Amino acid sequence: MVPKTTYTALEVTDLSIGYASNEIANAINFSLSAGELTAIVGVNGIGKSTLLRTIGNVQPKLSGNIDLEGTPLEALHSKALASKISVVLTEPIASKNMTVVELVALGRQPYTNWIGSLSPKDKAKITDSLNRLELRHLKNKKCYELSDGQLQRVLIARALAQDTTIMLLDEPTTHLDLYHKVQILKLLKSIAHETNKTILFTSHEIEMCIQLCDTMLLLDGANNPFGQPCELIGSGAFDKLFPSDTVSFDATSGSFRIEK
Ligand SMILES: Nc1ncnc2c1ncn2[C@@H]1O[C@H](COP(=O)(O)OP(=O)(O)OP(=O)(O)O)[C@@H](O)[C@H]1O
Repeated sequence: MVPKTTYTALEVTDLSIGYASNEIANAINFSLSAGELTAIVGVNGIGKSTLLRTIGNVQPKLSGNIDLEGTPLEALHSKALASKISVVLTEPIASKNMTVVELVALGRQPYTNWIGSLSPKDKAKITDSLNRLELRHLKNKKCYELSDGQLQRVLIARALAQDTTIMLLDEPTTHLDLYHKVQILKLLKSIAHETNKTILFTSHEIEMCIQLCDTMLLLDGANNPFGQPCELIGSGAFDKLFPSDTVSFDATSGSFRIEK
C-alpha cells in the first residue's frame, strides 16, 4: 500500500471545451486530490467524453486552465505527460490480435528503452497489474477471445501498468452487467485509495457513483457542480438532471424514481 499523501493532482479552472469554434461546455471548475475516485456524470451529449479527452490532451481545450500537480498541461512534453496521465477511451482497440500480457506491457512504453525491452521493474509492474485486475489466468489469451468485461479489465490493467498519477477512463462500465459494473467501480476505488492514484471516469451509473465515488462532477450545461456525493445531494444538484415528470431524484435513498 502506498502511503497516503494529500496534494492536488489535477486542477481545472474556468475550462471551456468543444470542437473548433463550437463550444460544448464552459465554466468547468474542480480540483482533485491524490488518491481520489471521481465520476463525471450528466445527460447524453452534455460533454463528458469531450471533457475527459481534453484533460487527457487527446483534443485541445478552447480556453481555461488544466494543471497537473501544479504544471499546466500544455507545458508537459509527450513523454512526461505519458508518465503522468493514462487514458482509457471507448474506441475499439486496433490490437486485438495481441495477447493480454502483450497489451498490458504496452502500458510500459513511456519507460522502456529505445528497443522497447522490459526491465525487471517493468515486468513487476505488468505482473502487479495483471494480478490486481485478476487477469493472470487469461494472460496468454488473445484479446479477441475475451468477453467485453474481460477486455475492459485488460485496458484498465494497461493503464495501471503505465503507473501514472492520474488515470482517465471513458465509460469503463459500458456493456457490463450490474455485478461487473459494481466490481469494476470497486476495483477503481481500491486502486485509487491503495495506490494514491487519482482516477477520473465518465459514467451513466449515477446511483452507483453516488455510493462509491469520493467526489463527482455533474456536467449540467450551467453551473457544473462538483463535490462529495452527499454535498451534491444536499444542494439539490441531481433534482433537475432529468425532466421530473419522467424521472425524479429521491434525496433520502440517493436514487432515481421512475414516474408512472
Ligand atoms: N468529433 C466531434 N466533432 C464535433 N462534435 C462532436 C465530436 N464528438 C462529439 N461531438 C459533440 O459534442 C457534444 C458532446 O459529446 P460527448 O460525446 O462529449 O458527450 P457525452 O456527454 O460524453 O455523451 P454520451 O453520454 O452520449 O456519451 C455532442 O453534441 C456531440 O455531438
